Amino acid sequence: MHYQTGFLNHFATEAVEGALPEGRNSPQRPAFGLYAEQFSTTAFTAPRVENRRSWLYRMRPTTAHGAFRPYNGARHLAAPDGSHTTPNRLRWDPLPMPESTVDFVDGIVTFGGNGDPSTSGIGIHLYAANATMDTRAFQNSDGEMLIVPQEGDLRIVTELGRMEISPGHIALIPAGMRFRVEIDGPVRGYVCENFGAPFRLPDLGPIGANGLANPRDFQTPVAWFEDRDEDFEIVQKFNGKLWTTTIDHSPFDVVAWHGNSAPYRYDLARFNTMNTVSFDHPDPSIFTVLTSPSDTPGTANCDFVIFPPRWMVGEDTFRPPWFHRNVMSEFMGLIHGVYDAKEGGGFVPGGASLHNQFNGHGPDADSTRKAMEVDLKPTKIEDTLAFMFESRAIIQTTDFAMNGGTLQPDYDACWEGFEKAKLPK
Ligand SMILES: O=C(O)Cc1cc(O)ccc1O
Ligand SMILES: [Fe+2]
Repeated sequence: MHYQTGFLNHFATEAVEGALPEGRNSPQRPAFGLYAEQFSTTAFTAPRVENRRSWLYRMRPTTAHGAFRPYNGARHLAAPDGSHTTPNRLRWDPLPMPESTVDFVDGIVTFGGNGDPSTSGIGIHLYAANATMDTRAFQNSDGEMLIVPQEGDLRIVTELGRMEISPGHIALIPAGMRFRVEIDGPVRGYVCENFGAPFRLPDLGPIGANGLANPRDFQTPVAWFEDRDEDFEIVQKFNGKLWTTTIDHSPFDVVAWHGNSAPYRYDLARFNTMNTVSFDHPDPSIFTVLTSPSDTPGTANCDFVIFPPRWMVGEDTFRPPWFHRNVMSEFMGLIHGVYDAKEGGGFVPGGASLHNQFNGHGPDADSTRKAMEVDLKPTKIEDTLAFMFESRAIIQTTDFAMNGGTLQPDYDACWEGFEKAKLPK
């Protein structure tokens, strides 16, 4: 598979020579009888630096379809209704792999979210699937989808081209874009669905012009299409619910495109991690890969943050994450290895945790004891990759999250047994 590089570049690509118009977007007769379609993921009048749109040249207009009807698959994809929201710290075991045949769409399980699809907020989902998609495509009209695989490779076919991702990579599918997920075996992972401002790279402030996720490491597919005249199901998520319709050809019939609203992938191993070289554990915002800002400066609708392998060198420092109460709500997942705040076990690859607004969390008793006793030589935290979806709004949980069978009953117990401080008499 081939890629174009750079974050939010204005790309131009054609799968057939001569398919991409030169010098204009909508010529009277595009080459070969293709149809021009503008795909807008920001308002026309969004400021230039925010503006995202692409021009697609396709074999048939997207408009050629009948009415969408309610879709009854994906039984655990849900919009949280607030009835299960809790201040309690929550932790989940991984989703079991499905026993029946389940593809990526039907394998999506919503754990939580906030806001609403027509303004801002996020949806938090896990997926577990074992079947590939062929004559089926998914369109999420509610938000862009940040896919974080934990187990198994995904080949993601989108209207703008194909990309492959393995655990340790992420992929981003713009809101409204059709895609299918091809797999060769069981897969599992996480999805952050973003209803707010599209994810972008964070400002670097005093860090300077380089560092964290560098723009050139983001990869966008080149144009790719298939010419298939057979029935394809389009499943659409719209206002929290799923809808379905059938068209008589493949939706992946875009022969050429140009623009800056496009899918991309990123290898998290490329993240240029910053940390202290003196003392103290810096705020985890230094590990932000992508951010969806809200209208309050510095207060994100969603930050996507990772905890990658890194050197720990802080002197006279409690090195793991400190104890914390946070106005922002924190949902975490683990791709592989051990997370340095949870050395006592229980936070396992494929599992998840939630620390909602202002509820105390931090290192478990085991990690705390070790971190206070350890000889502070430089050490490398290796073979680990955890991440966080951090949001300004309380994360509401779903019925599945609370009653679906993976919630651990005893998470609070990991913070038992701290010795009381002894004050001088
Ligand atoms: O483990 C967590 O919950 C996330 C987290 C990480 C960190 O480095 C500092 C604080 C914090 O809450
Ligand atoms: Fe925190």
